Amino acid sequence: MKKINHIGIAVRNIEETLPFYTDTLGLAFRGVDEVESEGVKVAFLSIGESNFELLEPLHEESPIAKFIEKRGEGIHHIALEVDDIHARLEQFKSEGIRMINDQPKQGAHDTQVAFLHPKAANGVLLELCQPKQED
Ligand SMILES: CC[C@@H](C(=O)O)C(=O)SCCNC(=O)CCNC(=O)[C@H](O)C(C)(C)COP(=O)(O)OP(=O)(O)OC[C@H]1O[C@@H](n2cnc3c(N)ncnc32)[C@H](O)[C@@H]1OP(=O)(O)O
Ligand SMILES: [Co+2]
Repeated sequence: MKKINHIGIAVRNIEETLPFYTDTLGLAFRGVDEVESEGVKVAFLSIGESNFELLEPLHEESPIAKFIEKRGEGIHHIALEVDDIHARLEQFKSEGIRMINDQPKQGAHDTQVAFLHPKAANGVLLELCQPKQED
């Protein structure tokens, strides 16, 4: 595991939330992306070598919409950056770790991601995240 790539925070509305993170906390805004397959719009704000990922639901079937409905806004997941997501998934499978995804899928900003089930990590939703390799 290399570092915490980002902490995902579920919010109802990114536009209304951003000024707190940019103006009040003074974090650098890195842009917005939409990941249709996850039903989310995301905004990245960097903090040191890591980021906050604000997640706004695009529709009611989005996991973020369900999360906010059940728990309200707040910390949704922690993303751990890895060098080789396939190797990590193989390792977890062989150890019988409960996964949500057994294959990587498209994440924000050209990353490959996969989720462990919260029951596997003491009630914390963990994302594995492999950034695009630089040439
Ligand atoms: C933008 C792309 C990508 C990136 O590049 O960074 C992302 O971050 S995408 C983020 C959005 N996508 C996901 O979250 C995908 C993975 N999530 C899921 O598959 C589901 O949300 C879930 C975690 C399996 C929950 O599914 P759901 O159908 O809502 O089931 P329950 O509500 O019944 O939950 C089961 C169980 O798990 C607990 N739970 C749910 N969400 C979380 C959470 N975020 N953190 C911790 N625990 C969580 C929930 O409380 C239930 O527990 P019990 O009540 O004890 O059974
Ligand atoms: Co994420």
